Amino acid sequence: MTEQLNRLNVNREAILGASAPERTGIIHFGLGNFHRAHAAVNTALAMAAEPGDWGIVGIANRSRKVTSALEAQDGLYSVVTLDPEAEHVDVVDVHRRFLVAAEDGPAIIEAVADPAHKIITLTISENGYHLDGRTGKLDVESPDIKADLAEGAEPTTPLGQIVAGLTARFAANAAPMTVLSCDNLLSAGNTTRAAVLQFAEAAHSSDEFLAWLDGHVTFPNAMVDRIVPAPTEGTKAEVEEALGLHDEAPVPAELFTMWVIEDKFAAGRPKWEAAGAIFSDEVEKYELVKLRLLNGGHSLIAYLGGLDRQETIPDSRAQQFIADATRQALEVDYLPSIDLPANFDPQEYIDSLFRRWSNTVLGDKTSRVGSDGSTKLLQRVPIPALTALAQGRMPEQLALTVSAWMCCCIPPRGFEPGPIADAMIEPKADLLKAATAQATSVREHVEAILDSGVFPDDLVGQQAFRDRVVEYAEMIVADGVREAAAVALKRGAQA
Ligand SMILES: NC(=O)c1ccc[n+]([C@@H]2O[C@H](COP(=O)([O-])OP(=O)(O)OC[C@H]3O[C@@H](n4cnc5c(N)ncnc54)[C@H](O)[C@@H]3O)[C@@H](O)[C@H]2O)c1
Ligand SMILES: O=P(O)(O)OC[C@@H](O)[C@@H](O)[C@H](O)[C@H](O)CO
Repeated sequence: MTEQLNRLNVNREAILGASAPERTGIIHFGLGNFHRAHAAVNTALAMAAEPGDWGIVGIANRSRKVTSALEAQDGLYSVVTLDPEAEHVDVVDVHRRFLVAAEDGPAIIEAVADPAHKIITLTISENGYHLDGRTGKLDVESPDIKADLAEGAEPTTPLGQIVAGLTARFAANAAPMTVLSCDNLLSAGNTTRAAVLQFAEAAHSSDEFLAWLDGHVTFPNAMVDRIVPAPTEGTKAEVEEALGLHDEAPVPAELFTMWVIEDKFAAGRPKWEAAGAIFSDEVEKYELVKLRLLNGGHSLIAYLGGLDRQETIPDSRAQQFIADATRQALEVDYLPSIDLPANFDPQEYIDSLFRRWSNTVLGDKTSRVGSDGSTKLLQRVPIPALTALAQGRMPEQLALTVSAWMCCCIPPRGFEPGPIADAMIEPKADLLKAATAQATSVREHVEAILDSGVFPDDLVGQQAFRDRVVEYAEMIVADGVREAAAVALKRGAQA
């Protein structure tokens, strides 16, 4: 891509991160689409404003598909901004080295130990943290974590490699470091810190190392936001048309972008504020607003849309019954559970979400948003549901969200949710299929899922909520998703 850019005489100053140095200061785990359109873009822009040694080492999890494509393009790739009123293509130049977690363990550990590296960023999906649905703590029984903890094992999970790398760093130079989660997690920094500490304790780390970790490695909370769908052949065609060159690893993204970060960096950071990032003491409030209103609403749109055979989020959101259910979910079930940031206008935010979800040019897929449901809903549903129940109110739309997820991703026997739901990936599918194998009715099926450990016991123990989830699943199976949503809407309006 570099040669092609030179041949085309594209102005290199126009490349985001044109002033990025050869030296790397950031290690990124999870070289997926979101990182490439969010933190990487922010880092490139930050360095254009204030040069610094903040090149990125990008780590993919298992596949060499993205790393090979990027290596062949000298780390360059395009971000295609898709907005009804503003479409443009930027080339990003900030990655300097690529590794694959499943194959390059020793090099990754060496990179984490290297004091030149000051920040680890993560977009490994909610699933990559291996949290136990019941307790919210690291699930040391999950097969990947168990394998990493085995005597003499070479770790392959991000948590295992981070702990091994930090252990080597402590021994070699004890230079401070920051671990910054950019995933859609509740209190992302605190949650990551707890998982890293729990892994280190389970790995029998020394007290000296644990004390150093506690005092010298920081885990800022952060709220991340930009809708980034998976690229398609159409994304490559957009680049061909705009730049006249072939990019094997472009990323599509909406125009909107937001990053609110707690300014708690142990060893410095890029000037991300120059790229528009906000440093704030109210990060956890922003996280809740985003996780519950945007992501919680998104999940409901995806599961109702999946059952209604709508291929994209804008097509789903355009169905009146889905728009009505989603607005009620946000206003009645989610909003009362959030302590809002100062000067924050929730109605304006909700209206902006409906505009973003209507982006037909972006065409985000229903199946992308509906994938990984068990790990995503855990971050979004339980606390608001428990808050409503404690106030004596049934969170109708949250119960409907859970029922619709089950019907899409672990459908009761004999129920065909259709091709859109079939395309949703459920990481706990095997466990949940085994849990429901003996079920002879929709009630037994739903209860087996609720009792399988995907949600906390305090929610699962609420009989009225259990009954509602069963009831909506029975309605979806017997009468269809539109009928179930109509009943939930009517009940929610009476609350
Ligand atoms: N795409 C978005 O719109 C968006 C917006 C905000 C936040 N996010 C966050 O970013 C995450 C990734 O989204 P994406 O669009 O990049 O998805 P993606 O599918 O393109 O990438 C997911 C990345 O996570 C890695 N991963 C998945 N499971 C893992 C595991 N068990 N262990 C280690 N690594 C694992 C994958 O290898 C890949 O690098 C989301 O789950 C979310 O937390 C995404
Ligand atoms: O990325 P996930 O898997 O946590 O959730 C799916 C979508 O809700 C999410 O990707 C949004 O597009 C994103 O969070 C917007 O910032």
